[in-house]
Amino acid sequence: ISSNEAAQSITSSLELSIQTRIFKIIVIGDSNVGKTCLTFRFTGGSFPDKTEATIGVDFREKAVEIEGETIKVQVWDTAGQERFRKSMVEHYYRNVHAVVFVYDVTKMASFRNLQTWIEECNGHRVSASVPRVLVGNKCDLVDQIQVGTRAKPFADSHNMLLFETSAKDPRESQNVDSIFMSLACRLKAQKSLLYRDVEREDGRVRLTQETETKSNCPC
Ligand SMILES: Nc1nc2c(ncn2[C@@H]2O[C@H](COP(=O)(O)OP(=O)(O)OP(=O)(O)O)[C@@H](O)[C@H]2O)c(=O)[nH]1
Ligand SMILES: [Mg+2]
Repeated sequence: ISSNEAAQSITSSLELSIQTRIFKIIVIGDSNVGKTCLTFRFTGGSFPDKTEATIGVDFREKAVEIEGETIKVQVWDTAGQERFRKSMVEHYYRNVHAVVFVYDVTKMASFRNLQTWIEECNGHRVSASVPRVLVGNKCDLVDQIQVGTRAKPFADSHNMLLFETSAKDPRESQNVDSIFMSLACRLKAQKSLLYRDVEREDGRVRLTQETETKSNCPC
């Protein structure tokens, strides 16, 4: 093939790799609230039989399609236990695109501790434009619920959407998906912002910013 053709093929593969955007979403909250189960439900489609406390971080990825664009949602399932997370905290927050805070609806302490998790997040210079959502997990344990109506005003006051759900109950799986899909939709809408990030990482890459007509996000 001619050098021109070679150059063209390099250009198109470069464009492809840029166009497959990766959204980094971190999942934060006390140990045992179900962060691993929620991320597994979204990326693997089922509830794990058995989990162990996460050490450091587990990455799980899922490719999703939004309005014809394939996006890789990279979920960082973080450790809730201090001793398993302390060396990793800087990595969690670096270049994060969205944050999911999780508490256990049957455990008041996990709800109260949200304040500390939010402060940790703010302390790592996570910009206000990074979307954050709140998830109350284990709603299947209906007779053990401790955190009830107070979750909504808390979420509102922090400008977060609230999802009350269960990683365990298969009837809730769509609701679990919608946590991550709603974030992916919001991030997709911040297109220019993410393309600028790509440009910064590699000075040679120049992307013309699409002036798309305002799209109808399905979420
Ligand atoms: N009933 C019920 N149990 C759940 C649910 N989600 C998680 N669990 C259970 O809660 C326990 C902890 O779940 P994990 O997902 O490992 O918790 P984690 O937040 O990842 O904990 P760390 O990794 O230590 O931070 C496990 O025994 C799960 O089976 C749920 O929706 N309902
Ligand atoms: Mg875990």
